[in-house]
Formats: sequence, C-alpha cells, structure tokens
Amino acid sequence: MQRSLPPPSVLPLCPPANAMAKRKRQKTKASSPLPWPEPLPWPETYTGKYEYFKRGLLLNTEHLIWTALAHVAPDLFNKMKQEKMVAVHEALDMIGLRWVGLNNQPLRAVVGTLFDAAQGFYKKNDWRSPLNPSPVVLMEVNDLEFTGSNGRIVIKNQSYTNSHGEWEFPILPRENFDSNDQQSQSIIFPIAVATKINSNLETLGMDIIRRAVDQDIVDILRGRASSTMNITALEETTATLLTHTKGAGLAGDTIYQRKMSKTTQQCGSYYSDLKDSVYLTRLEKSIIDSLLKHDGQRTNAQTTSQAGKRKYILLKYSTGGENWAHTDDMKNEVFPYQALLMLSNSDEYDGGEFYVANRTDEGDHNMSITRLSTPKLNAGDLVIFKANSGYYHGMKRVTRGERVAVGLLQSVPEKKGAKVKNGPRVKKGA
Ligand SMILES: O=C(O)CCC(=O)C(=O)O
Ligand SMILES: [Fe+2]
Repeated sequence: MQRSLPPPSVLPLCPPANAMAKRKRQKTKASSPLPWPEPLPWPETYTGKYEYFKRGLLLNTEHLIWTALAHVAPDLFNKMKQEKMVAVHEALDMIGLRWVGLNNQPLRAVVGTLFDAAQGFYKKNDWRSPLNPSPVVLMEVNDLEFTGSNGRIVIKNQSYTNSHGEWEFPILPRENFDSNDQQSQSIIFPIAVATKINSNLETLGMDIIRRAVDQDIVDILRGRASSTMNITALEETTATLLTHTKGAGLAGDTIYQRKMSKTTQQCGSYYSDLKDSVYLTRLEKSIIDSLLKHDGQRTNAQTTSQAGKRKYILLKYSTGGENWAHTDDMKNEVFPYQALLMLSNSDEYDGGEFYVANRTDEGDHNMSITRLSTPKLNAGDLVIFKANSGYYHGMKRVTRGERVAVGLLQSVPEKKGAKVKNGPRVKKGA
C-alpha cells in the first residue's frame, strides 16, 4: 500500500460524470488502472435519520475519505474485519486523519458506507486496483481537497491556554468552601452552572483545573491503579481494549494482564469501569469542592433526582498507547461532560496529551478541524470537557512511560424525543 498520496493536482478525485461515461464505453485492458467511481450520493436515510451525521466532525469529507480508500489494496476488501480496520486506518493516515477513531460515530457511518461501495466496485471490476502505483509524494494536509469544488480541509493543532493563563487558576483556600450535602450529589450540574468553567467549555470545549483534587485521594487512587498489573484486582467490571484492529486506538506495549473466565489476556492500553465505592464518592466530593472554588462562587447545584447515572472509568495507557478521537455516546445514555483526573505525575510519562477536536465551517466548502491539546498534566489535575455535542476527544500517543487517569461521567436523564439514534453499524469489514 502507498504511504502517501500524490499532490492534489493529480489526486484521483472523482472524474466528471461525462468522463466516467466515456471511459465506460472504452474497453479497459485487464492491466490498465480502472477509474475510481464517483462517491455515492449520500443516502437520504442517513442524512435525514441520523442527527450525529448532520453535525459530524467529518461531514462533507466523503470525497477525501473515498480518495484515501482508493489506496487500500483491493484484496483487503475481501479480508476479515480486523484486517480491514487496519487498512482503513492506514488509508486515513494519508489524509491527515489517522487520529480519528473508526469504531465511533460518525466516521463509522462514512467509512462503512464508502467501504461497502468500494467493495462493490472492486467486485464488479474483478478486484483490480483502480490506481497505478503512485509516486510517493508527501503532501500538506492543509492542501487537501475534500470536495469537487476546491474546498479545503485544514487540520490545526493548538495548545490550550485560556483567559486565565494556563497556571493562573485561582486556588482558593479550602475553608472558603462551605460544604453542602446536596452539592456532593451531582457532578454535572455544578459544572453546568459554574460560569467560568462553562464559558471555557463553550468556547474551547474544555477547561483545566490544576491541582483540583486533594493529594490524599490522588494517592489512594494511584495506589489502587498501580498496585498490581492484574486488572481483575482493581474492582473493575469490564475492560475495553484500545486496539488498532477494533478501530479505537493503539494498544501500545503489552504489559497488563486481564483474567478472562479461563484464560489470561494481555493488553497494553484500556479503559475500564470502576465500581462505585467509598473512595470514588470522596473523589467526587473533592472534585465538586474544587469546581466550586475554581468558580469562586456558590452554585445552585441540583439534587440527584435531576442527575443521571454516574460512571467512573479507569484509563491506563502503556508506552505507544493512543486513544483515537471519539465521542462518549453510549447506547441509550448521553454523557454531556466528563471530568478526567490525571493520576500520573508529569515525570512518569511523555506524550499522552488529551485533546478536543472541533470543526469550523468557513464557507466555500472550506473547513478546519482544530485539535486543542492540553499541556502536560500532573497527578491531581482535572480536565473538564464536552464529551459529545459536536466535540470529539482523544489522547495523543504516549511516547514514554505509563499514563493513568480516572474519568468521571454523569449522564443526564434523557428528554423524550431528544434521543440521538445509533448510526448504522459498519458492516462486517469496516
Ligand atoms: O485518557 C484520555 O485522555 C481520554 C479519555 C477518554 O476518552 C474518556 O475518558 O472518555
Ligand atoms: Fe472518551
């Protein structure tokens, strides 16, 4: 497979319809390259039915993805799902989108649909490659065309700073916080009403609170998370592995053991549910305290009756681990925000920057996708971010050491009729 695409001027972007028709009429020799077809018109059922697609990060990038898929070796379209996942990911690498998760909405729908179309195309054309091996030319992501009308996609990488300055968050003395039991019953609602935090969430998609959580709680959680390499000892109920072949991320070095019913499974990076327990309740309380302090005001926190389900996850990444961009939508639950607490000290790992990705449409088919990354986080630092509503998030590759964090999610009760349907599953193979 080619590792990079030819420059835009010679990209095999969809030929005009009349050229297609002309070529169809010509008898194609078995050895000559086939024209890559027009991308399918986006199925009405998808655009109309699936809300996530309409506001998706990759809306209107179908041409670009189609072009990337043209570089997937034809016979891979016949292979098992896991091999296809890897192939699609490699192809996306060529168009600057290697960091986007394949197993999540909306890329799952885009890639799935285009992959099926490509498979059909190859079947019809006897599995011959549509392309001659193209010269390896590195291209700027900024120059990629993504529509037939000279649109451009620009992928920007930015680092997080905000109006407070990265290190200048007010850390008020603990005594200033007047404890209130009701407040400790909800995470999300204090977040939503904490005005400073909320304005950063609205404009940047995230906010960082340095040293948000008491050291003793961080120490307890760190101890629990690293006391053993055996996942089952950590009160964890399930573990989702971040693997290339499942389209979620990169596993990295394999260092953890997971006991299955009869066997032991090795895994490099994963996230896993944590059972509710006393230390998590303390953690939650500590976070709420710090949000209130950070905001410098008392909030009108709501009670549990208005809060949805809580969920805590432990995230462990070994060197090489990566969490590709995704949203946290789960079957019937919506988690609008997440608080991610770093448990590793900054000298224990390199890389592993958390980011939020957001898209801006700039008219004339131009758009930019901005990935806003955090600076290096230390144990006790907290990132609050928008976990869906148009924002994607992920973690860049850990290049050294191990990075451990806890995510606190709280769903909101669903409003009737406001449910976002799950997208079409990528069929066997993508
Ligand atoms: O580890 C990270 O920085 C990302 C975690 C994440 O995606 C999540 O907790 O939902
Ligand atoms: Fe996530």
